[in-house]
Amino acid sequence: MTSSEPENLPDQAAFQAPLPSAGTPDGQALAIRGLAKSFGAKTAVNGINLDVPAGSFYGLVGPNGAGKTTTLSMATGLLRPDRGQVRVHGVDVWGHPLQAKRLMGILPDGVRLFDRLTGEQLVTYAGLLRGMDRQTVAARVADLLTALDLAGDAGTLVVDYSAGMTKKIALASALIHAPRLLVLDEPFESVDPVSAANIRDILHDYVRSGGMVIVSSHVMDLVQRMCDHVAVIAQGNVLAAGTVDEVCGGASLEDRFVALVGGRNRAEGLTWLRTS
Ligand SMILES: Nc1ncnc2c1ncn2[C@@H]1O[C@H](COP(=O)(O)OP(=O)(O)OP(=O)(O)O)[C@@H](O)[C@H]1O
Repeated sequence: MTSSEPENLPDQAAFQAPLPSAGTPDGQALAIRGLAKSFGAKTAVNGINLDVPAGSFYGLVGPNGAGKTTTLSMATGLLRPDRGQVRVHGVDVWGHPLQAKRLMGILPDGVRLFDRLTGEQLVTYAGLLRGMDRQTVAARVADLLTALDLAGDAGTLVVDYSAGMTKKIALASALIHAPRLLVLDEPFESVDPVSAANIRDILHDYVRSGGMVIVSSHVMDLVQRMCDHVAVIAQGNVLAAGTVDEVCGGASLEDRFVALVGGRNRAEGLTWLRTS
């Protein structure tokens, strides 16, 4: 197996297949071929292939620095790849970025928001930017703020939001135009358990109604329970991809992840840290 050919793939040949052409009803919401990015001498993403089926709730896991954010940034048109192609519902992301972005809602990692706006203004701005009419935007903003438990802070400046509140208002901004594909980088980071459960409900409803979610997370248990597909990425390569059952093979995702990725360090070197 080469580093860019995942194991546990239902159909290995699919990864060798050419990128589906625009408009082809290929059943893939997101098709990535040979995607690569280096920063100087550092290869962040090493020519990966990934097929994300329509209607799936897809988890992307990997150790720190594995290339998850770089992959998602390239897949969503935020970062130009060195090479490779990405199609969203058949639309070439880098060939037709505006058309592709209309189909996507994106929650980037370390998102920089217009934080001198209130939460309500920020989500409203996101809706208007998408060309939606004011009445629809106002109704959806109210729905989203309520669903994400932010209605009481609608008038607070985003700069004064906590980390979890900021994550939630960014999520609301990603959802406002009802995209067909949601790409969420660490959506649950800093989010309290009740809000996380509410977000999960929203995402499951969204998938049930025909949407598709790709989510990166370090919380294996959450990914195993929430997602139906998963890809394990390390050092810019896909180590395994497929349904959660296929990838886990009867083990927990955490055990499978550690077995695939390795890297467990013994703490014996830190003798100076011992207090007795
Ligand atoms: N703008 C950049 N300039 C230089 N190196 C970068 C840049 N962005 C990412 N990298 C490097 O590329 C590699 C992959 O980073 P990336 O952020 O994609 O990993 P990740 O899997 O999202 O990590 P984490 O789980 O820690 O968020 C890392 O070695 C990182 O240092």
